[in-house]
Amino acid sequence: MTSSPVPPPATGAWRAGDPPGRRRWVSHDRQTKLEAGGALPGFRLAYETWGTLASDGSNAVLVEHALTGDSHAAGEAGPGHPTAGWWDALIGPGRPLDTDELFVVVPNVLGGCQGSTGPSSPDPDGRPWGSRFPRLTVRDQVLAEQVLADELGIERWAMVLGGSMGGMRALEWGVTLPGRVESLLVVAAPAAATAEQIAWASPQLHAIRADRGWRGGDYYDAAPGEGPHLGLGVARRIAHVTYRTEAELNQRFGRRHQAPGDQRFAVESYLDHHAEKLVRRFDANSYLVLTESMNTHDVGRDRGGVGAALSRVTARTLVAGVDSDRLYPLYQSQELAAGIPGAGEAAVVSSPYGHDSFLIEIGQIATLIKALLG
Ligand SMILES: CC(=O)SCCNC(=O)CCNC(=O)[C@H](O)C(C)(C)COP(=O)(O)OP(=O)(O)OC[C@H]1O[C@@H](n2cnc3c(N)ncnc32)[C@H](O)[C@@H]1OP(=O)(O)O
Ligand SMILES: N[C@@H](CCO)C(=O)O
Repeated sequence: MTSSPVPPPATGAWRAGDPPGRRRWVSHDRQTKLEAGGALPGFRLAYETWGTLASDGSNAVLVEHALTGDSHAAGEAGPGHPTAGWWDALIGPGRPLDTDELFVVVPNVLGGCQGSTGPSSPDPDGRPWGSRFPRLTVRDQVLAEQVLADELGIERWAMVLGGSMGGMRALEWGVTLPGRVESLLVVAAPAAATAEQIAWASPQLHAIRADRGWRGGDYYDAAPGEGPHLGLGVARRIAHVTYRTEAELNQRFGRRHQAPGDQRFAVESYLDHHAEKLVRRFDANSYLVLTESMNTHDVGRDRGGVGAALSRVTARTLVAGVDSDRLYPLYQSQELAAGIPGAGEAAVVSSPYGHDSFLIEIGQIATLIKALLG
């Protein structure tokens, strides 16, 4: 990571009267065994909140971010946040997640690089974890978020929701801790990663590890500009194509060159831009850890299969997929909906933009949230 645009979080737990969007963290100081066999000696989760927690804890909503998201889901651009929150139009007074009534909590995922414990965090000796950071699964990440819920005094979330990797965590909440989830919205996420999704991830993982700047994962003392930026940029370019659609790319960019004198195709320039932006704000090791946690995502593991796992969900559930999503195709959301008791048919987000529609088609996501809130 060349720089973190987000300032260090404030110490300690949320308190009534906190301003909205103040970044805080909760720490867990006990040895934490991980599903893949490793352990963390403890961890911390950064989070932001909007609204006020009801005295009985009944109005809390957990919003789960995607691969390169963070806890800043709402709020305008400002110091430490060059862009507005990634779901800003959905969270706030009078918005679908109405913070005059709801208490919205958004943690940074375990393994991430925006305040929560991840490979760039110090180990107990104060050195960055780097190559020694253990493998995480989506279940580990959800169990870490359970610590946050306990800390905040939230016994049962009124809603847990998310898209993409955030949808995987939302789903795992519904399966792992069904008694703690009243309603569930899973957008553009599968019950288990498929061979196709693992295949798309594979060259991304290789690109980072093949970068000499990656140095086996221990690059945090590298001189500025000498980290694994090339590899992370290539990974983002590959990923970004899967987040959009053939039709959109053709329509927007066609065969145009970027500019007179610039031999790049416009679409190459577009991917370069997204690569450069990610490299400035994201840690390559976190990208590896989180991508591998998505690869191992399978709600059915050690639970008798996907069907048996999904039958554990007791939340009022809505599943949605995007009709043009080539990464997590709609049929996977339909299968998911069919397996969850009472979920009915999957809702369809109709969009030319593909997987990223959970971030773009805000009007349609708003409709889903309102439908689930009743
Ligand atoms: C929950 C989470 O996932 S949080 C993380 C979400 N954020 C990200 O993933 C960051 C990356 N951004 C994105 O993936 C997308 O921008 C989205 C999904 C957030 C929004 O999608 P869109 O509004 O369709 O934006 P789009 O993909 O067209 O990108 C626009 C950017 O590309 C740039 N761009 C467009 N064409 C070109 C081109 N030919 N050459 C260079 N840059 C270009 C625009 O200038 C704009 O730059 P800016 O974002 O720095 O202002
Ligand atoms: N563009 C989103 C989509 C990933 O699912 C992200 O980077 O997090």
